[in-house]
Amino acid sequence: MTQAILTIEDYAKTFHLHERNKDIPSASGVNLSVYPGRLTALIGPTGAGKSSVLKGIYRTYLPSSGRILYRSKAGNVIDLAKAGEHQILELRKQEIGFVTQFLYCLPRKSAIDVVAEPLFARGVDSHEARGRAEKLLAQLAVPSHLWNVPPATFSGGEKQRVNLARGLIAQPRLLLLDEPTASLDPATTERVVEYIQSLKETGIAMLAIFHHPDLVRRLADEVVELSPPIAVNELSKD
Ligand SMILES: Nc1ncnc2c1ncn2[C@@H]1O[C@H](COP(=O)(O)OP(=O)(O)OP(=O)(O)O)[C@@H](O)[C@H]1O
Repeated sequence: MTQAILTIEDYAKTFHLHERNKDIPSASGVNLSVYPGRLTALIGPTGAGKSSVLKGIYRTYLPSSGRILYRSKAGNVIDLAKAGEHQILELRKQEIGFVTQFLYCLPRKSAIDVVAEPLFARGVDSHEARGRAEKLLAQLAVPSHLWNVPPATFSGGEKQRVNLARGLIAQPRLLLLDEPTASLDPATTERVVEYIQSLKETGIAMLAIFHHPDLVRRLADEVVELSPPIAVNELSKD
């Protein structure tokens, strides 16, 4: 098999609630690999720490321990758990994409510009960027009368498709997907499944959270199951 683009070794994240002097473990003992052109599915019960793993990789959360080894386009191995902020921001701009569960965007920005944003950030010409955004919105079945409207008033499924389009447009080397088909109807889910399959053919490495076993069966090349972490306070009760 080809070399992994991402290898996580013994990742853990614990939140410390200062006001209550309490530790909340959100993930622990996580080991996994993600390969170019393949999809690793992250599964497990609610609260097992699946989103916390993706957020640790994207560095929304600073990991508490473990290594997150990312092989960059330039061929360097970078420990994302330790990399500096500037390097992380550069990797987000150029190489690592994250489709979160919810769409966060400025209130007055049109759907096209929200989707084209990652291309603007990479310096792509605005006409070309908007053209690519339109193509992707059409592919994901977002009705064209919505393209120039800010997504704030869109339905949950429409917002999610805009979010997906934004995450996919720059074709990152590593794509993190947090339940990409939640709140989509069956026909749109099918389009997204086909799109993810086509992304594999372009060599993108994906780490995705899915709740539906059928999606795992259809899309995953590797499956990693997480169990809820046990709080140290709980252990010390025995
Ligand atoms: N910012 C935070 N502060 C405190 N606790 C957090 C924070 N983020 C996550 N947690 C806790 O970490 C645990 C794991 O949460 P996480 O969202 O990663 O689980 P998940 O497996 O993705 O769950 P789900 O399938 O329900 O989305 C939960 O108990 C959650 O309350």
